[in-house]
Amino acid sequence: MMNFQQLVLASHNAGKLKELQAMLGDSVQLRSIGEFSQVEPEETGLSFVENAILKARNAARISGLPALADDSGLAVDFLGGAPGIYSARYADGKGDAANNAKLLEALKDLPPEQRGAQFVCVLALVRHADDPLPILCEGLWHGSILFEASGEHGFGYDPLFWVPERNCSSADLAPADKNLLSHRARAMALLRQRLGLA
Ligand SMILES: O=P(O)(O)OP(=O)(O)OP(=O)(O)OC[C@H]1O[C@@H](n2cnc3c(O)ncnc32)[C@H](O)[C@@H]1O
Ligand SMILES: [Mg+2]
Repeated sequence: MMNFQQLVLASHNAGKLKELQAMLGDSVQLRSIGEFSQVEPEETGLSFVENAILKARNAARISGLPALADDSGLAVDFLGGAPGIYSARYADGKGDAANNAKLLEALKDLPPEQRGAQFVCVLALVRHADDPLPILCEGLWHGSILFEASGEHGFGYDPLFWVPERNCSSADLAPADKNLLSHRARAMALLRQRLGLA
């Protein structure tokens, strides 16, 4: 069993920090990499796994602490899995609203049964920057893409993601409910088991 009282979270996304800290509870304190550096590493990997490891190593190097990274995104069936690892950059870095508008346009007039999608999350934990054996956990969340935005909670693509098990969008869910169901929640449940926190 490994015991981490403090981890640095290798993410500049406040939504992720909030969700991951809520899932970890008091057992582990997550410190944001923003406390140490405002520079975001270039996500040059071709997979969620590569990008998660790259971000975790970078944060461990900068902070001197063990680091947890989350690389995640939305894979849309009709788009062959796009935007995938490029989800944050789908509308050329113009932000969540532009990403969502571009996705709605790409799926315009597509019938409900062809709008399947899944959120993907890979968590990578490194004990130090050169850790030869990062801990990797993944989670998927299946749903579909709505025809218009709904809901005020969450971040990113949440207002467009229909959650079949709750009959609402991911942004309509109370945060505690999203944290029980989401791709991130599934990956974190596995990580907690690996760390002996479950
Ligand atoms: O790389 P860091 O600094 O962690 O922050 P980021 O926002 O760039 O994160 P990613 O590179 O992992 O890109 C994830 C993208 O997928 C979207 N995404 C991931 N998880 C999501 C969730 O739970 N709800 C909605 N959108 C999500 C999110 O909006 C981003 O556009
Ligand atoms: Mg990113």
